[in-house]
Amino acid sequence: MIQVKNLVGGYSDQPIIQGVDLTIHKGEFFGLLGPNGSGKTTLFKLITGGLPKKHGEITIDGKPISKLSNLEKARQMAVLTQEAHVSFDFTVEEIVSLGRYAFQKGVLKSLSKSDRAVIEEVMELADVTRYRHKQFRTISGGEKQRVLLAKALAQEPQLLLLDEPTNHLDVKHSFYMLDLLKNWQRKHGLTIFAILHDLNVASLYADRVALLDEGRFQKVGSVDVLRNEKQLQDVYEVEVKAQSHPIVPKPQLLMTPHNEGVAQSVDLKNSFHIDQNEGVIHIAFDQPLRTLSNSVVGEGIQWLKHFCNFHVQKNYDGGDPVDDIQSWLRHSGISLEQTAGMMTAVKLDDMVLLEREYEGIQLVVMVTAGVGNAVDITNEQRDENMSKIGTINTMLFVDAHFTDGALVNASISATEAKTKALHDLKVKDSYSNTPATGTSTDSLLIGATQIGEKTPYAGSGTVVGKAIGRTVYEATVEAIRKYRVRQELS
Ligand SMILES: Nc1ncnc2c1ncn2[C@@H]1O[C@H](COP(=O)(O)OP(=O)(O)OP(=O)(O)O)[C@@H](O)[C@H]1O
Repeated sequence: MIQVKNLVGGYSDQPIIQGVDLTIHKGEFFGLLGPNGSGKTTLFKLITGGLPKKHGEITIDGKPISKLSNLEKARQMAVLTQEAHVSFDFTVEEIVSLGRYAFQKGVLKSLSKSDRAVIEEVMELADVTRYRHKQFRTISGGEKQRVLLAKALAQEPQLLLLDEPTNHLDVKHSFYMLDLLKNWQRKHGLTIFAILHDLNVASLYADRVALLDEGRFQKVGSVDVLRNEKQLQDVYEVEVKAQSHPIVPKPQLLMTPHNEGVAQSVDLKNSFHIDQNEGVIHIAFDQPLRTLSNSVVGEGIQWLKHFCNFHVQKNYDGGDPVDDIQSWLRHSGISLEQTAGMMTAVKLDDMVLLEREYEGIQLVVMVTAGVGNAVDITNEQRDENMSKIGTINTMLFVDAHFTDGALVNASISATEAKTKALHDLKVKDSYSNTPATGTSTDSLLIGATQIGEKTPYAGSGTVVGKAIGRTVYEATVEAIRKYRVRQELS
């Protein structure tokens, strides 16, 4: 659709755009990224002809853009810029109608029936119909932005150039506008070339992106370009962490503020307190820990301060565990947003809490264990009638700075240690009579202080992995022994 070859240009003899090559395909949403002053608007102006180029070629559908008349250009492309001033007293509807200008015929140009139908459609789409009779100058910045988009769409362009289209828009209207553009792109084969400042929005909506820095493209490609943390850091001079969106297979970026005064070490043993009664074990840390868990609430990767293990009756029907834990938390006055919550039918008095230190690494482990529902994971037959007390809940707190991979490593180390404990205590799957590897409802939480040097590994080949293995093993053995004693007494 658009082809740019070796484009050079700017405002003086010192060009801003310094040799740009670019191909934008028909029907794609292309995002132009780059820091302030990198030349994005200048590149737009060169492409639309608002600024004469010094060198290079710009063609649209193979035709040099400089050869297109203004009317031809208006039928091909619409531009929505930050500089769209409307100085006269026009109503919203009149502004949108201006978008049909290139289609009106005759000397005394007037709107045809089909022009009116297009105007109605785009006003409806941009959600501005209700302001149609208002003076443009009296509406808000965000409303103006939507009116100008409606005007651009009224042009029914092949190509839409947008300079920061969601500027002024709140979250709802930003996503509304982007969804609208995406739908229009799919329905009408519209080609979109948009300057976007929000890298996360670019990742979600653009098909391809280019990263402009000092008038040159650093990178052109799929939005996976945004996974290159080093390059983004160099261009934007901000510490960036690339993550994956949890629902859409696209990268999302997290910026890290420059934090001076962050603690360099923490005394783990003295940075929490524990409240325990018949109903709950509540471990509260002074500072949030980065956690990975399959807790009933607070699952996944989180930053949390409160860790609760709730007691349920042996015949708990498991109706709505999330709801139950949330209402217990509310009742106990513990923050829902900062808590990981597990449940167990094991007597909470039988909890084992160990504090250990290995080669300067401090660990705290809490285990409650019941093995009535112990299961051999490799045995495909299952006992559907699980009514006995049988859950091993493990919470492991470490003074370490784990990468996400190390969090997974740590959970493997803890799981292997638990399985070794079951093996040494000869716990069997009562259904298959083979050695049990766990129970059917075990929960595990790893919480790390994230202080000190980053640790990428926490497996059995590392000091921290070994420390996790030994402490979890010791706590699990002790908790199962306590459970067995209670079973024998009852
Ligand atoms: N009209 C102008 N006359 C002279 N220099 C200009 C003019 N407009 C912009 N520049 C300069 O050109 C460079 C690139 O500006 P441009 O507006 O293209 O950047 P941008 O990437 O769009 O930035 P932003 O993200 O801040 O909008 C800047 O150094 C700017 O000062």
